[in-house]
Formats: sequence, C-alpha cells, structure tokens
Amino acid sequence: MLTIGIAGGTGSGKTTVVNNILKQLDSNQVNVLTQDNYYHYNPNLSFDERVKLNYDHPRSIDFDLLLKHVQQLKSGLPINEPLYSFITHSRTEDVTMIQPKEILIVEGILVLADTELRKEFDVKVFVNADSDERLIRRIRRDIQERGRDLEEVIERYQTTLKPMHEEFIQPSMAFADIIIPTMKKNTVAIDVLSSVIKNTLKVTHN
Ligand SMILES: Nc1ncnc2c1ncn2[C@@H]1O[C@H](COP(=O)(O)OP(=O)(O)O)[C@@H](O)[C@H]1O
Ligand SMILES: Nc1ccn([C@@H]2O[C@H](COP(=O)(O)O)[C@@H](O)[C@H]2O)c(=O)n1
Repeated sequence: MLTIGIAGGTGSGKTTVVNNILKQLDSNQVNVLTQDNYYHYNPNLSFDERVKLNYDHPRSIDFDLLLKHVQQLKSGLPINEPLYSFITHSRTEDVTMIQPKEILIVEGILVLADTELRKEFDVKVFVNADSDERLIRRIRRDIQERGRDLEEVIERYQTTLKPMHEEFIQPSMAFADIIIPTMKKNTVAIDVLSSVIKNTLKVTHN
C-alpha cells in the first residue's frame, strides 16, 4: 500500500488538493482518512466546555487511534473510521467501515507533526498558503459550512489557531517531500502528485 500524508494549516486547501487528486485516480484504489474525524471524544463535557477547547494542539487528536487505523489498513484489515461533527464539537455515533485499498491518503493539520504517524507515510506533502489568505478562507468556510459566526472564528484564530499553527503546524513543513503552494489554483502540483502516485502503482504492479 502507498501511504501519503497531506498536512497544512487550516484553509490551506488540503481537502481541495485531495479532491483534485481523487479526480485523477480510480476511486476503487484510494482511501482517505481525515484527521478531523479523530478529535478526542469528550462525552463528559458540556457543549459550552467543548466550544472552549483548543482544537489546534496535537493533544486534541486521538493519534493513538489514528495510528492504529493506519497500521491496520496497511496490514490488510478493515477499520471503522469515526465521524466528527463541527456543529456539536463532538464525535457522532456513526462510523464508516473502510476496507484496505492500494492507496491511503491521510490528511489533516497535524499529520506531519506527529512523529509516529509520520513514519507511516511513503510520501509527505505540505499544502502551503499565506496566513491572511487562510484566515479569509476559514472565515468564509466556518460561517457557510460549520455553523460559526465571525466573532467565534476571530476569537479562535487569535487564542489558539495562530499560536498552534506557528508552534506545531508550519514547522512540520520541514518534513515534507513535496510542498504545494495554493495561493492560486495549482493544477501543475496536482498533476505532479498524481503522476508520482500513478508511477509508484505501476512499479508495484510490474
Ligand atoms: N487554491 C485555492 N484558491 C482559492 N481558494 C481555495 C484554494 N484551495 C482551497 N480554496 C478554498 O478555501 C477553502 C478552504 O479549503 P479546504 O480545501 O477546505 O482547506 P483545508 O482542508 O486545508 O482546511 C474552501 O472554501 C476552498 O474552496
Ligand atoms: N470542534 C472543532 C474542531 C476543530 N476545529 C478547527 O478545525 C480546523 C482543522 O480543520 P481543517 O479542515 O480546517 O483542516 C482546526 O484549525 C480547528 O481549529 C473547530 O473549529 N472546531
């Protein structure tokens, strides 16, 4: 199995890059695990307490479970991926059963920041955009898709998101094999990454 880690700050365009890569590949060949689905389960906290958590610190992610699932898939076993809700700030009751496929993409802000998880990736990618551009994208997306208001996005940006980005996320770019700049639509980078994936699969099949 070819395992690819795709990191980058919030709003950098990770999901967009993954979706564009998927368009160039056979969907029967690829699984995508999203780090967002592995936020710790906090059933004992109230909604107001969950709102106040720092969701950009590595401690907020259940990396043990994410690592276990990556290793399980790599050893040919299916997993039940949890499903997270940004509206309730909580894991839902639902899971998605995932069968192993030839390619595994793991995407999320901190996937290159975790030492053990990083070791699992054959290709490490960092999606990079300026912080002002990312903030603008984040404001739009969180209001349109994640049920937030402007005040909440700005408060989170100043208190946790920006400092955590500087401490953990941006430095993890140093571990990347490929850096994709996404200040504009970047079809060349998508083509390059898709070719790397297709060529690696060809070599494995021969
Ligand atoms: N290269 C780009 N140029 C302009 N807008 C983009 C680009 N990449 C992503 N976006 C937009 O920015 C927002 C966040 O992108 P997304 O892929 O969800 O980022 P991430 O997964 O890194 O948080 C989305 O609304 C998306 O349409
Ligand atoms: N309940 C939560 C959990 C996480 N976030 C934010 O999501 C960002 C990561 O997701 P991306 O798709 O943008 O990579 C991260 O920056 C967290 O602040 C949240 O707002 N609420």
